[in-house]
Amino acid sequence: MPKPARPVPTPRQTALTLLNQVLVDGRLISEQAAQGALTRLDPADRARAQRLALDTLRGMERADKLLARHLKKNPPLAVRNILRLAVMELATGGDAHGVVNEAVNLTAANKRTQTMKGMVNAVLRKVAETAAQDWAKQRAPRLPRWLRDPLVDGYGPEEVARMEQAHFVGAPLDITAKSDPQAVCDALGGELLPTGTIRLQDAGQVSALPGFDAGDWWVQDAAAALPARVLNVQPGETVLDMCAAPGGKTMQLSAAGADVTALDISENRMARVQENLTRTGLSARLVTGDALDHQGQYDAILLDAPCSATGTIRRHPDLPHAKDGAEFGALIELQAQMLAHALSLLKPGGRLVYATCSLLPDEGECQVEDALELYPDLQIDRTALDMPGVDPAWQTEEGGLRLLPSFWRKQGGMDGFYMACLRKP
Ligand SMILES: C[S@@+](CC[C@H](N)C(=O)[O-])C[C@H]1O[C@@H](n2cnc3c(N)ncnc32)[C@H](O)[C@@H]1O
Repeated sequence: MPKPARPVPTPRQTALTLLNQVLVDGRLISEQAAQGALTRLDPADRARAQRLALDTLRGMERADKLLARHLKKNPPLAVRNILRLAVMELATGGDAHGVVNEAVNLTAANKRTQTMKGMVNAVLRKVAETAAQDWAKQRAPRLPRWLRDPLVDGYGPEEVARMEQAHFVGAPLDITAKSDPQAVCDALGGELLPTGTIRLQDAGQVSALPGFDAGDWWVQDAAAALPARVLNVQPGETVLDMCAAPGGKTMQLSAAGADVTALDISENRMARVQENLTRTGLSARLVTGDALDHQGQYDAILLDAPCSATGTIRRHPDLPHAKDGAEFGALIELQAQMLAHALSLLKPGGRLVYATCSLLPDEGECQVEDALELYPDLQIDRTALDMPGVDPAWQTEEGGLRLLPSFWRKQGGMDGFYMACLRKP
């Protein structure tokens, strides 16, 4: 007899698996998704599972505070995660009966946790009575100490609290148009931001939006769209996009008419660059390999270096829970090596934009300060940062641009980013 097919997991079961892997194994949700964690679900359930896991991680500190009032002792992590997911749902408008039932079923489904289903039921019923009010009274969840401490050193406690508020609120959907931002904005019914990005507050399924199939635009955070604008490439210029995948900035450079070489070390991620170029009808020469081995001479280089990605926590609230900062030292070293190599690939008179989606000055301001000290002929180009919508107050002492998630609060924030334009004499 053939084995009966395994039932497809529900979005809540899947969300729980995602949560457990983030909190036990330190695996990011994007990594889990890339390795097939969501493939058995249909697109709507996939989106719901991810949303449930991300919202639980965003509000975990609040959920733990609400639970602490009713728990005599801390249950094992697997049960705590069932409770956290349910508390988040109860506090944010979930149907109490359905949420509690499903949490009890999830607890009962596992031999190791089934004896705790009575406790889960009792605790959640108590939490449900005042969940929404209790939730709303809590502060925005704090970043873990390993990340909070260096940010407080760099920006002060008030700015960090504003960043934490922005992380808790999450992010809208930002879009870059291939050619005519106003036309794309009108077609999508969004808001055209002063830097040219189109912002949608409640987007739904991205691939179903007008102009997606036609390749008129791509998803790209407003801050992430700025490094390519700072580089300001001209038609026909030879440009190296040195860490290109998944290709948001490659598409900007190609749409501006440059002769683009897009390089990335990851074959899988490079496939995404190709997919994106095909959909948008744009072109670039694709090279899969280590940036440190690449040779050539270019008019302009964009180095969007691998980094801690701490500027993207609004969209990836799993990051502070999955990471502990241990690998950041190696990343900082790699960034310095890449910057040195990139400078050697620049023609005389050429320019380079160094960028990272990091909040940590060590990955931004300090890298550029070090480069300016190491190569005294190198010039920093502050005028490259004069762009519509970019506040001159965001410029840094050494001549770069520092963007934080707490900026543009009323419009819905932006990712944390750093960028600077360097010129070779
Ligand atoms: C911040 S992401 C780039 C995002 C991309 N610029 C965009 O806008 O879509 C950093 C990229 O660096 C790549 N990378 C990491 N180490 C590398 C290396 N030694 N050589 C080339 N690429 C590398 C990663 O695979 C990753 O795709």
